[in-house]
Amino acid sequence: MAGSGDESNGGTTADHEFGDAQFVVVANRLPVDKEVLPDGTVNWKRSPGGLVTALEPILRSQTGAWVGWSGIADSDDNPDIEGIDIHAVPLSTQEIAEYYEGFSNATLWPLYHDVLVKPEYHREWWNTYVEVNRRFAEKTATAAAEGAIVWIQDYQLQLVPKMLRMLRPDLKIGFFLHIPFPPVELFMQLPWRTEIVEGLLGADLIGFHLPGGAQNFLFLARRLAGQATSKGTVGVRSRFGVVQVGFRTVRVGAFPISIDSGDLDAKARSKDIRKRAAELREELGNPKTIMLGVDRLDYTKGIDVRLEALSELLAEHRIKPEETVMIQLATPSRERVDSYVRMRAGIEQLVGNINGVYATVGQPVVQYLHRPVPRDELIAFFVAADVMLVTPLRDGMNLVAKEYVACRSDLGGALVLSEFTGAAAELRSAYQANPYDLDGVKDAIEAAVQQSTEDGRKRMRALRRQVLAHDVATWAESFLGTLESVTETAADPNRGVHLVQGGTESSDSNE
Ligand SMILES: O=P(O)(O)OC[C@H]1O[C@H](O[C@H]2O[C@H](CO)[C@@H](O)[C@H](O)[C@H]2O)[C@H](O)[C@@H](O)[C@@H]1O
Ligand SMILES: Cc1cn([C@@H]2O[C@H](COP(=O)(O)OP(=O)(O)O)[C@@H](O)[C@H]2O)c(=O)[nH]c1=O
Repeated sequence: MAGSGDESNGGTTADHEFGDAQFVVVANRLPVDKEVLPDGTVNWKRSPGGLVTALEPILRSQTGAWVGWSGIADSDDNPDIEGIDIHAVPLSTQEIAEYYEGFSNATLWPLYHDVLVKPEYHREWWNTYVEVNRRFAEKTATAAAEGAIVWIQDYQLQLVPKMLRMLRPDLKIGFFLHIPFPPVELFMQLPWRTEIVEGLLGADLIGFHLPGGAQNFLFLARRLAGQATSKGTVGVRSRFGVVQVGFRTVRVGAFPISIDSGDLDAKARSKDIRKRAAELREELGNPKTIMLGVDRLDYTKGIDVRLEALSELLAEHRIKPEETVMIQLATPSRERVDSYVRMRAGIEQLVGNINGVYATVGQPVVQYLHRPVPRDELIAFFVAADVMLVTPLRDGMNLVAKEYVACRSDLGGALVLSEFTGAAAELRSAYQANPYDLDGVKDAIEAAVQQSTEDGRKRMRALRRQVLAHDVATWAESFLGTLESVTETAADPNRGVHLVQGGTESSDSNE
């Protein structure tokens, strides 16, 4: 066992035990969630969200360790997962309330997503966030072998890079943020803004989905941490920014995440999935148009936007209720956070209103499932859907949009996509719309419903070219390749980058 002191499993540095994992992923969640059934039996099920979708195949292909939380209180069970050495970090009920539901999901999540709901700032939540981040850093320090690569994930763990570096200076540390990194004006609200920026600067490489996030961070590193940073624009998987932290050079880059597109493409072509897709269509009464939404039930996802658009299109007779079915699959998410409770009630009311006006007996217009849908069933839904509705008000990437495209080898279907997803930067041939412009969203949906076969095929071909060429392996290889190339030698290619001297926190100017 890592950190056990067993000679065959690692060893010790001067003041620290270390483990035997050469590659360690550190994420708030483990890839599986623990569930204790009423009869006491334990069940491990896939964790929600795109982070796990993306990282699970990477870790299976590399063999390494995964440090994370099991999703329930006070559990330090390490489930058996082939090819992945699990290191559970137990959290108490209070830590779940203050670190996960509180600071992570009622402070940072809304702050980083355009303040869609008001972030709450509580000192006790912050203190617990610091404490839990320390625990993750300590657990990682005991799992990682000497000189290992450690890849820390997401906003829940932004202090871990610095804490881990202090424990284990021998490690190569990468950090990736899966959600948007906000503009300076919003980030400056955070009472602990300097601590967060300094925490991230403990990494050797900091990755964002988009160049804009990387540039926001570079500006803040200069302003809040007073470090010298590069000035040029950051590219996609290229032209990395740098922050000079003493003798260390921290790289900052944009690495848009993706999916295992080849695997999904193959599954969607299989006979079983095609059969199931045809059955779904049949079960829905063979409507002319099946629309589909697939989301965690989160206020960032704009589920209300698409329902309101549908409602107005029906009222204006631009869409016929007898020809249309909309399926909304909504995985339960963060159900003890107030804003999520309120949002769920609002969505369910909208669904009820639409069906109240437009449904006939046995034929609802909107079919809403508030539960996770198994992977194969989801793929069948993607194959069956004529119009995929992805309308977030803000989203780091949105893997669902890419998954839909990967499943459409028949070149059928149409993707309606919010401009404010990370995916919009790559999926240019989608029907893109500004989710704050309801008329624009309605026009995009109507155009998608009415597209000609020829136009649809042309768009889908272009979308597929992008998604199949840039898969999750591209993402991981570009990030990890950059991290592995980090050397502090005179031959460092970034040595020549023009650096701008940092200011202080009290500086007023934006440049
Ligand atoms: O762990 P939860 O609180 O249940 O939330 C699930 C995950 O949601 C977020 O996903 C993000 O990552 C995706 C992959 O990069 C990206 O496509 C999406 O836009 C993001 O919202 C969150 O960032 C993860 O940490 C959570 O595990
Ligand atoms: C509703 C639903 C979704 N999934 C899978 O979850 C992820 C969602 O990833 P995305 O990047 O779009 O967004 P978040 O990370 O949640 O913010 C995607 O891989 C879906 O296929 C699922 O497996 N089952 C479900 O019911």
